[in-house]
Amino acid sequence: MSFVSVRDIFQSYGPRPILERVSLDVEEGEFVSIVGASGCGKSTFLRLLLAQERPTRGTISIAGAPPAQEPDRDRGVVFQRYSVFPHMTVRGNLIAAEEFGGAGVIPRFFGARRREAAARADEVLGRVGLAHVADQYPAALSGGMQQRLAIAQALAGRPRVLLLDEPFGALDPGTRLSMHVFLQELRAETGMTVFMVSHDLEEAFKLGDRVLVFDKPRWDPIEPEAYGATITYDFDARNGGVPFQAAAAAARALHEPQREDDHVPAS
Ligand SMILES: Nc1ncnc2c1ncn2[C@@H]1O[C@H](COP(=O)(O)OP(=O)(O)OP(=O)(O)O)[C@@H](O)[C@H]1O
Repeated sequence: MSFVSVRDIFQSYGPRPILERVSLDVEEGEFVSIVGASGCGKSTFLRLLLAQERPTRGTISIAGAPPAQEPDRDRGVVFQRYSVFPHMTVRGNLIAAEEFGGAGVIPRFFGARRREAAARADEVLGRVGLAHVADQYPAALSGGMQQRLAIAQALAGRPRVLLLDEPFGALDPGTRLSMHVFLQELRAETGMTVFMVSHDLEEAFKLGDRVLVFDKPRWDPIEPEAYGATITYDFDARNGGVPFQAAAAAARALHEPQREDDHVPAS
């Protein structure tokens, strides 16, 4: 079984279908970008992976088990505007994230445990290039630095899966580019499996191994909300953007026996 397995998911809010027949297999270490029209259910899909919601129908498994419902260290999450705790220092934010698996409230570690947590926080801050501001408060950081802190918080529990919902949407183009480099390095270093929702196609193809497009395969102009969205394309972004299905079909064709009349004799 694949590392992340999504089987025939349906999700409705009341009578309104949002997602329908979503199935997906993702190997450990893959970077999956998710794009699609506003409101088509991309964030809903991430919430299902996070087990913040249960699907109306269908099953999800991560590493062979359903995603845990309580906050859990296997999955880290970063939203477009992450609320870091303004009253805590950068280091304090990371310690809180470790104590509460990312859902932090008030630090609980004391004595030796706190010192150990502080040492781990400093290691993560070093990795994301924020060691020099460990004692400062978030208000003193730039947008890119705050977003790096948010990613560092998600990483504090050493998650196997990182879920990013438009993580760079609020950043200026220059900061965005440096965050791309940062995320690529981090990924190479940790081998994490990443799901990233983005509205920027270029970013989706640049960072992703695969680019999933969520869209409505059925559309009723009289009743636009009658049907939900599903994965309509699964592009292999590793291969210069050749659609995943086309690449799979080409691979199959290569293994099929050649017919006699396919052979063109050299003149
Ligand atoms: N808890 C909820 N109850 C009812 N409707 C909801 C709930 N959460 C989301 N929705 C609706 O489900 C639809 C899909 O929302 P979702 O946030 O998943 O879309 P999205 O593709 O991430 O959109 P965007 O790109 O604009 O962020 C939206 O129409 C939204 O209003």
